[in-house]
Amino acid sequence: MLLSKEQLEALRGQLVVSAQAYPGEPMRHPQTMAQMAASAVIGGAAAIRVQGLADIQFTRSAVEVPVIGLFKDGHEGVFITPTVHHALAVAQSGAHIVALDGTRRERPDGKSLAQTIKAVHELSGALVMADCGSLDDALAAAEAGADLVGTTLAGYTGERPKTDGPDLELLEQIAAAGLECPLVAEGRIHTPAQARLALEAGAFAVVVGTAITHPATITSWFSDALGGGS
Ligand SMILES: CC(=O)N[C@H](C=O)[C@@H](O)[C@H](O)[C@H](O)COP(=O)(O)O
Repeated sequence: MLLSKEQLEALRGQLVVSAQAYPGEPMRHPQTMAQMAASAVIGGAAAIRVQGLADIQFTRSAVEVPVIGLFKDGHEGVFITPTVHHALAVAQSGAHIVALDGTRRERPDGKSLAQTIKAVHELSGALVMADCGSLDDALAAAEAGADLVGTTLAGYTGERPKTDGPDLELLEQIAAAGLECPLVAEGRIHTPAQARLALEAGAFAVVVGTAITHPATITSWFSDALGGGS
């Protein structure tokens, strides 16, 4: 699926909503995630990020906005769209943008990030969002040809502390590097004020997941505030 430069540019300053349910959870169903995505669009989401091939297909049918797709395989090491095979499957499922691990770690198929991005570009025409965990990741991913870099993995790879909210310091660092490609803030953005701060730190667009689309976690925030019900 092709996304024009104008369509990508239209995401500047906008909210992207990530709709994901995790293995074993009651809401883990492609139609449920597509309905969640459509609801987010009504609220102002300019794009949707969604996990899993069926979820990508259902979400494409449910919304008009660009879809960022990913394919999680496992939950340790390189697990976000880890190989060329996964990346092409995401593109074939209809994602306009393929989100994939954009770290400097070795990939399970032995391909470099640059080779992976090239394969997506040449074989599908989709754009690539590199999910990074540090400034060095972002610099390398931009060099490798990523169309967007995200801070998705900051706090999850050992290179950055897991901040309570968004890693604003990292956003500022990457923004100061003046990359050619857009910088997407993602990870632990839990309030509208934090989303605003992420933009002010230099993000091109802001992805919010849990705080909008994961009721179990949102409920626990309230429940914990009341003493956990115990
Ligand atoms: C680290 C990892 O696996 N992140 C995943 C990437 O797609 C999702 O589990 C997150 O929900 C997403 O990045 C949005 O972040 P948050 O839910 O914190 O707003």
